[in-house]
Amino acid sequence: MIVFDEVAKRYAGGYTALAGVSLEIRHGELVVLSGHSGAGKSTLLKLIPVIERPTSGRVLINGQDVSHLPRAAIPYLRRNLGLVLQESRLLFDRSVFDNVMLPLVITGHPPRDAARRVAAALERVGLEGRGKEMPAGLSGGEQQRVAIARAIVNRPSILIADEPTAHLDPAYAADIASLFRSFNEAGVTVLVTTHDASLFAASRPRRLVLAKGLLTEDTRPTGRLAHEEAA
Ligand SMILES: Nc1ncnc2c1ncn2[C@@H]1O[C@H](COP(=O)(O)OP(=O)(O)OP(=O)(O)O)[C@@H](O)[C@H]1O
Repeated sequence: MIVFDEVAKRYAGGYTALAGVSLEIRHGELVVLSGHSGAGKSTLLKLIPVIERPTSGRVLINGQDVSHLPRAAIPYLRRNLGLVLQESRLLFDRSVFDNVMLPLVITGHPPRDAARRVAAALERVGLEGRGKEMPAGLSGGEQQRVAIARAIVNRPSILIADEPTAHLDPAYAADIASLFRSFNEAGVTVLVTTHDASLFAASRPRRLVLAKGLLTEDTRPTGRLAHEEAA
């Protein structure tokens, strides 16, 4: 479970990206977060792996308050998170295989089992047998699949993706959206931002909308508002 408790985030320079967000995401939910450019979507995502920290309020992940998590504990938290963020670009001087292997190298995974996991992750995203290729030779959609394979290779229980369908042709974007749906159906909690929520509509996600740092909409697949269901 991910909990945002009255979370505000003000960046140096005084810009308020999040103005007080309270939210609970249950295990196994598929959540699509939308909102205009600058609404605070990326900021909200970055608070979960502690890339950013809230100015006030708390973020809890499976009961642990990560808002003040010591730096040394952050890698342990991230082992359980799959991240496809704007910053998490592929290494273009490394093969597809090596890109996906990276998180396992960082966590010191035994090499033999790591290789097996990389192969499984590539198969999971439809890139089986493509490990030896270099990212530059792949299409944008395929590169995004490599980034997703890298995010899931540690078998995280939570997958977080920032605009994973941006800059993709509609057909590729739809493929990526259905890939997230399949992870969710396998039990992974998925939180994804998009400018085009209709891409994920077939997955009947919970829909959140941010506007100027405030949550303005929270609709569960039933069509009911989250606070109505909780009541
Ligand atoms: N590191 C930073 N330092 C200062 N201001 C920042 C920083 N990161 C984001 N901001 C500002 O905070 C606001 C929210 O940014 P954020 O990236 O969270 O929005 P967003 O909804 O993800 O936008 P987009 O859809 O364009 O990616 C923006 O005005 C942005 O300029």
